[in-house]
Amino acid sequence: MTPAEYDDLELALDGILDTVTVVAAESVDSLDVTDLEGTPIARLTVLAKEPLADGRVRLTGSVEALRPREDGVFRTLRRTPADVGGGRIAAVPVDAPLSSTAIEHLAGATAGFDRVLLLPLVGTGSPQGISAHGLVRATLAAAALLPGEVRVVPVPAGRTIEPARVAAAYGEPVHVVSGGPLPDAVETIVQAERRGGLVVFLTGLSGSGKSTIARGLREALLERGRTVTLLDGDVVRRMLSAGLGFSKADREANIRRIGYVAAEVARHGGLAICAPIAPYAATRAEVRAMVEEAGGSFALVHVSTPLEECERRDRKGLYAKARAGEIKEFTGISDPYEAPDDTDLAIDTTSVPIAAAVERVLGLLRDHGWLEDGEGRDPRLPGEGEARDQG
Ligand SMILES: Nc1ncnc2c1ncn2[C@@H]1O[C@H](COP(=O)(O)OS(=O)(=O)O)[C@@H](OP(=O)(O)O)[C@H]1O
Ligand SMILES: Nc1ncnc2c1ncn2[C@@H]1O[C@H](COP(=O)(O)OP(=O)(O)O)[C@@H](O)[C@H]1O
Repeated sequence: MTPAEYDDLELALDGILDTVTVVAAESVDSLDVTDLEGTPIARLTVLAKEPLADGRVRLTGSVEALRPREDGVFRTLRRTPADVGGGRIAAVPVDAPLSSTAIEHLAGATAGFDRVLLLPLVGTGSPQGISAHGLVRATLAAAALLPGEVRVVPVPAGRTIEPARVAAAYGEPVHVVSGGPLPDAVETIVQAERRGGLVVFLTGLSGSGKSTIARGLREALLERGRTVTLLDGDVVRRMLSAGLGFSKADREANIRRIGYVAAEVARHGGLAICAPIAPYAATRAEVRAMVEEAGGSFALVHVSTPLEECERRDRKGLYAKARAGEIKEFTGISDPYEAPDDTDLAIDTTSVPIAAAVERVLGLLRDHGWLEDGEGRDPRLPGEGEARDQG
């Protein structure tokens, strides 16, 4: 099941949706849905079937829970519509932190109701620009500023269902006005979220200068008292990706592993620098998605030094071997390199000295709010040196 199908399943189990639709390999009358670990969580009783062109079948049916669900964002706050009690309920779908204006408007619009439910929408693809947990925490902070009985009930609704439909299952829908500054308590939570991690991903041919720039960058950051995780080609291939070769599948596996680790670093607000060739655009896009899913920013740097220059350098003598046919599937010679068209920065080290290349990437870090404007090298250190020292 896709994450969005899981959302729908959760919504159906909570009674917000009547049916769930899944795509199955074959036509069946009943289907046990498992979680990611393979434990059955719900049974789908099929009510309608629709064969697809690729031989699979679209099954629509009702669901019943096979066991209590334990995971999910702020599970302890979750309530089904049947659990929220009687009376006149104002149900407010929330997909972004509530502003002072929105809170003021809600205070007026919900006067006269017995209870207000703020429903942070935390399904796949929602919210945007803040984590699901961040949205719930921001909504709890906003709830404290509203008069009357206010409850926060997260709902696993993503982009596939209308917010008003979710709200209607819980009570009388009340919409949120957008815009305006955030109250201090909400702003504090949003700001803490913005200090998300950053992944700087250098891609380019062998010998283009990725490792050299990555090492210079690490040094510059350490000198500024920052911490950094460097996922450089050699170390990665020895530690994370031992046993992998250079086929398309192996290169993809290598990049996914790097992306996974980098995303975990970003999840904790850290900085990861990656420096693999990463020849395939689709795999680079997967890494970007993994990092963003973990709440981090992703900066793609193309070290665009042309093949002729890389080959002229031939530091490890690999190009000569590749030309002689001694190394098969060598990037740029006998294997593809898909130049990126989604870069934040391109550096051709034929014409850009190492220190200047590092300085350009530091500029990118400033753009991402990772370094303060003018944040220079530790002034207590002796020997003002190269261009990169100047902020
Ligand atoms: N067939 C083939 N193609 C390209 N490169 C090869 C190959 N065989 C070995 N090497 C050496 O491995 C380094 C590239 O590894 P990466 O992990 O960065 O490659 S990839 O991103 O998985 O494509 C690369 O190192 P760098 O020069 O640091 O890029 C090469 O030295
Ligand atoms: N401006 C530059 N930036 C980076 N590397 C450069 C530059 N000028 C020359 N080089 C040399 O090019 C080679 C690049 O190798 P490396 O950094 O290992 O590349 P990659 O990691 O992309 O394979 C090194 O020998 C480095 O000294």
